[in-house]
Amino acid sequence: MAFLNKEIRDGDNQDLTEERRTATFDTDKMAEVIYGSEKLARRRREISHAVSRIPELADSRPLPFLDRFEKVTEGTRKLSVLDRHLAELIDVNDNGEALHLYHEVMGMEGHPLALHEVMFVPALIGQASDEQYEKWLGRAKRREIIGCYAQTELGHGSNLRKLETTATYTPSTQEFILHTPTITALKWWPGALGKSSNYAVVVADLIIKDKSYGPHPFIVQLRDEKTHQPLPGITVGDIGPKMAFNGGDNGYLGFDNFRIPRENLLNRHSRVEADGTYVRPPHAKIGHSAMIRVRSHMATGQGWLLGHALTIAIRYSAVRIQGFLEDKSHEVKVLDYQTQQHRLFPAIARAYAFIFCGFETIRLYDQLILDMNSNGNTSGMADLHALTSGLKSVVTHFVGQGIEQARMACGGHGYSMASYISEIYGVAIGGCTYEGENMVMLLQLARYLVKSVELVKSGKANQLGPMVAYLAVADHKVNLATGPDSYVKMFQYISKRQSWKATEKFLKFMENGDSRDVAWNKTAVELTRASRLHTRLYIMETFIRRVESVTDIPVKSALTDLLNLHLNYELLDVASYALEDGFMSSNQMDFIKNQLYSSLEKIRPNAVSLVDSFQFSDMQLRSVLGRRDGHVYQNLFDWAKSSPLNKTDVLPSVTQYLKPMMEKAKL
Ligand SMILES: CCCCCCCCCCCCCCCCCCCC(=O)SCCNC(=O)CCNC(=O)[C@H](O)C(C)(C)COP(=O)(O)OP(=O)(O)OC[C@H]1O[C@@H](n2cnc3c(N)ncnc32)[C@H](O)[C@@H]1OP(=O)(O)O
Ligand SMILES: Cc1cc2nc3c(=O)[nH]c(=O)nc-3n(C[C@H](O)[C@H](O)[C@H](O)COP(=O)(O)OP(=O)(O)OC[C@H]3O[C@@H](n4cnc5c(N)ncnc54)[C@H](O)[C@@H]3O)c2cc1C
Repeated sequence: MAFLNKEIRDGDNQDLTEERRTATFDTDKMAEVIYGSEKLARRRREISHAVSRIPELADSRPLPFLDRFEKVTEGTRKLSVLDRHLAELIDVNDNGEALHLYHEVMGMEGHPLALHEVMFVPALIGQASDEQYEKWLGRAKRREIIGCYAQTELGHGSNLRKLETTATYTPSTQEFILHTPTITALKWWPGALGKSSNYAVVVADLIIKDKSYGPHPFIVQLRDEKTHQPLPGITVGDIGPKMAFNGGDNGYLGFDNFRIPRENLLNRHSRVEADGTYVRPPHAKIGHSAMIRVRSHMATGQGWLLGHALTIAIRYSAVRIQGFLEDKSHEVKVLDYQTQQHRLFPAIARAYAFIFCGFETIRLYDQLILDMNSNGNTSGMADLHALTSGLKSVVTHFVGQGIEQARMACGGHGYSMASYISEIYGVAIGGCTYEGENMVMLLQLARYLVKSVELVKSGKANQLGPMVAYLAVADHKVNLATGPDSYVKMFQYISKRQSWKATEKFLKFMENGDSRDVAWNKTAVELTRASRLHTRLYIMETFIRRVESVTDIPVKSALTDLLNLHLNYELLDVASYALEDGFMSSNQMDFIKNQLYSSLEKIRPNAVSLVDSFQFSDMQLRSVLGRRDGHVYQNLFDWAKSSPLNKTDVLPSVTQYLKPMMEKAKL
């Protein structure tokens, strides 16, 4: 008999198989929606299968047992094996295939090429002139050189205008002199900088004839191409262990009057002529395009991280039997508890929603780069900056929360590194900080919202972009029973009210004599609330649009259940805003709650299949609890036995310290 869930195999844990038999949709078809195409979904499966047949690509030991030095070595080893097999495993020009292959083999703990692919090459693509492309891009793509993106400093990360590294132009030699004037000017944090990269895109304050022109990107050689030794004038090293990414070498970097040629300013958009004349870019923030790129990709990446944790937690919850419901002779799967479902199912909905939003922002980013490179058109930048600033903040925050709930949903075993959930958590919450600290980025979106409200107030609502058009729409009461549109209207009302209230408060402070900056700071919490609501509205609308466009009926139906759960959960979560002015009644709240509980029941039979549809292989999950076959207990025992502490029955530390202490107590 053919089952709709394609993960069923002989010999699997029976409880998990039972779950898979109840699937109402084809998990391969759901994977097509998750990955955007039939081809990519299929190629992912084929690539995972091909990788599983190359033993050298497997982790040599479970990663949690490795120390930092071993992790870095192991990552680099696998990278070199992967390099040999690349062309046979994937179409190297297909980003989706490459991304999957790297996630599968390299995992998420970092490796020497992570920033090369994620920021260095994209920075060249976005910022290098045609001549610079010719000189650097081919070499970078062939990986003759390995690069990173060195912007953040010990003293400044958020406020780029105050970066202290200087790049002073000297017309007589046509060179820039890179210099680190203080300890706080040291570059600090860039991934793969410490030990792996021999080149970097360095962001430094451009100075010409004693005048500062602000942060600009330069391509800089850091190490000798043969010996890999740092070049004279360069101080570079690793910044030490972190919450996660410990297979990666985030680094520090200092310059001692280090000279680079004039051609090394990435000059597609702005340049310095031989005599020191500065030619401005078409948009002041165009040098930030590598950051906008990562932010545009973060929602899908984070959605998949949440998907990892949920695959582990949901599968485990179907295998973990504990406690009773009606029948006191049989314990039940913990997945049957309403609290467990409420903990996990809304997060499944969010994971799907975030992935769909990410597809949209990636498309918008690609369009922006096309426009900028073909005709210098930067008109989409402000909108995309506002959108991705809000999205990265809201998504990373909820993903962190969702992963932590997944860990707790696994009880004690969730706390073991065998679950791997704490590693996923560490990686995911890095996203709350990198690419713009979340509060700082919410405030960037708030600038856009405030400006939009000001446009409406001054009678220029017709100038609003489509994403904020609702800020000008008249309020109306909504009957919640009429489907997704009514939820959107309700959310629009709440979001609009908050944006207006925050703007009015901000303007009032200024009317009363506060400067713009002080008034802004006094309103900042309210402003971030407006940004979050606006972003959650965007996520909701994108989710609705995506589900509407699905053609496979069983898949659409399962997604509609998830969407309904999401709509009710979201509205309940922000209900206090709607209760504040009586917009929503307590009867309506009860209605929404009941809808939510009935969504949990509807989703229950598909829960395992919804996470199976992410089609993460066991290699990719690296989790004993999340194993596809559900054989958790024997494998947990084997995993524990493989702990280095269990190599001997009596540890030297016991002989050396503990025994003498115990012996002494006996005397
Ligand atoms: C083939 C093989 C494939 C292999 C794949 C391998 C996969 C491996 C996977 C490994 C995964 C690893 C993932 C880890 C990745 C980690 C990467 C992390 C990298 C970094 O963190 S890089 C550093 C990031 N740093 C930041 O984000 C800094 C944050 N700060 C800023 O962005 C700015 O300073 C800030 C806060 C925006 C303020 O800028 P400022 O210049 O001060 O501007 P103002 O506030 O004054 O605003 C002025 C005006 O400008 C507008 N603005 C600002 N920024 C932008 C922008 N980017 N675009 C458009 N407009 C912008 C702003 O809105 C204001 O507009 P107004 O109209 O309001 O005046
Ligand atoms: C895993 C990881 C990888 C990274 N990789 C790279 C990389 O490859 N290259 C690179 O260049 N950098 C990298 N970074 C650095 C990262 O981009 C910065 O740490 C980040 O931009 C935050 O800046 P900050 O550290 O200066 O935080 P701070 O700005 O010092 O934040 C501290 C606190 O101050 C608050 N705050 C700051 N400014 C304001 C404001 N204007 N209004 C209100 N509150 C404010 C923040 O909200 C936060 O609560 C990485 C960081 C991490 C964690």
